[in-house]
Amino acid sequence: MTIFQFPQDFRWGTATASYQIEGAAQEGGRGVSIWDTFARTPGKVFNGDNGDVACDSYHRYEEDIALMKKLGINTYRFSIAWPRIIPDGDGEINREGLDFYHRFVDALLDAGIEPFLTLYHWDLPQTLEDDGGWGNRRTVDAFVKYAEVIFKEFSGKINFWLTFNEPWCIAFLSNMLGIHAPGNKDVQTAINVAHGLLVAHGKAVQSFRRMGITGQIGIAPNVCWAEPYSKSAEDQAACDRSIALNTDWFLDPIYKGSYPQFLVDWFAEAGATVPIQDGDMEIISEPIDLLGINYYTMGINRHNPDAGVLQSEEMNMGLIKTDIGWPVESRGLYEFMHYLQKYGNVDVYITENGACINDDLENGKINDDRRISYYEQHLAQIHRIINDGINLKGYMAWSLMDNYEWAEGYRMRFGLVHVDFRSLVRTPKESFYWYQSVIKNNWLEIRN
Ligand SMILES: CCOCCOc1ccc(-c2cn(C[C@@H]3NC[C@@H](O)[C@H]3O)nn2)cc1
Repeated sequence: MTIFQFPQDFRWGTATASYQIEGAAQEGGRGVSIWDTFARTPGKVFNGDNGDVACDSYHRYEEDIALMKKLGINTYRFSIAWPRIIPDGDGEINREGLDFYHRFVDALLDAGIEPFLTLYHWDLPQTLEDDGGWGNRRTVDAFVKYAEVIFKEFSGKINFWLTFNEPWCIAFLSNMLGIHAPGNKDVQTAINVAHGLLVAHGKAVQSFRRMGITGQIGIAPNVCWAEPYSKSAEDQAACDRSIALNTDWFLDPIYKGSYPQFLVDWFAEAGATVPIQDGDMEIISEPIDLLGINYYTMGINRHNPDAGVLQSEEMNMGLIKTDIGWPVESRGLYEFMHYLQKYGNVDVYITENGACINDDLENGKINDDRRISYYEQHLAQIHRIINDGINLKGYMAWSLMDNYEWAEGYRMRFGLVHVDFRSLVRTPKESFYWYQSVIKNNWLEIRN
């Protein structure tokens, strides 16, 4: 038996997002989001699943918070649905939407749980997408207006703020690969979206500073760690491109005030350029306080001219996989956190990490041993990372409960709590009780 003790002030939490859990899609004055539209587009989402009901957390959030208290977390990451606050994107403010989130945040605080807010977790108001989305500066300005409304309303209640969740998914998964909403398949569009959201991020941080809002603000990129299939320079370069498009493409502008030139040149070869306007890079590089890092898996990649615009192909190495098909390899988290040090020893929170394990109820229990094993491996890496002196300050498991896993609908389950999507009954899984013990002890016991 090995015991890993965590720092006394280490934050333990879970994470969710508005569209994935709230439901009540036509209630409370909420407007239409791009995910409402995408989910109703035939062939885009498994089984045609949508977020109309989801986990019904809009109505059941007190039950969810009771589960969080039982779990023992001190931090809960969630997102606010922009379409609940400004239903048409940049027009009238919906007071009913603000009141809902005040009730929710107050209930979290009453439970002794620190709110950790994501302003944008993919549910863009459809009216803005109809007018060009993140590639149109109207959307950038609309985001700043929305962010300033939330800053003003929740300053003093919320102390941890993220502007965007997984900018690579927002830009490239959703606008180059077409797998997520709005489903574009165009590299220039994706680059325009990436730049627009970066400008929106920078302007929001400038507002945050100017308005004197409490707490710390940052952004949450998702990680794509990759190692070369062979020792060839070509395969290493293919890995460098994959890693950089998820990380450097966003963090270089923020921390260095410029895009990674090798990737700018690579996209130029493909006929795509970054639409930089005067002053943009200064805005984007407004200093931030923290980073959220979302890690799930890593790849072994090789150069392949036929493998999309990056020409980087992930190889199937026969590793154990989760039920969504992602290899279980915690080593990538350790390697990535050291890679991240090139931006300095910045405060980092793991804002998402978890396993898709689609176990079902058996005699009223879910014996998700594979999820426990995944968490054991990844928390052991977290301990190594902290021991190496890296400022890793907290960990939020994805996810508190099974929820709407985007294009996979409800078939892919990441929760510590099982949700029956017909009855909406919540049932803690064995991994819930395992995580509860880790939090209570503030240490990890590894079964040798
Ligand atoms: C066949 C080609 O495939 C290209 C990669 O396609 C994907 C799909 C999905 C993801 C993905 C999903 N998640 C989990 C979410 N993170 C945010 C939170 O909302 C979770 O639900 N992270 N990454 C990545 C890549």
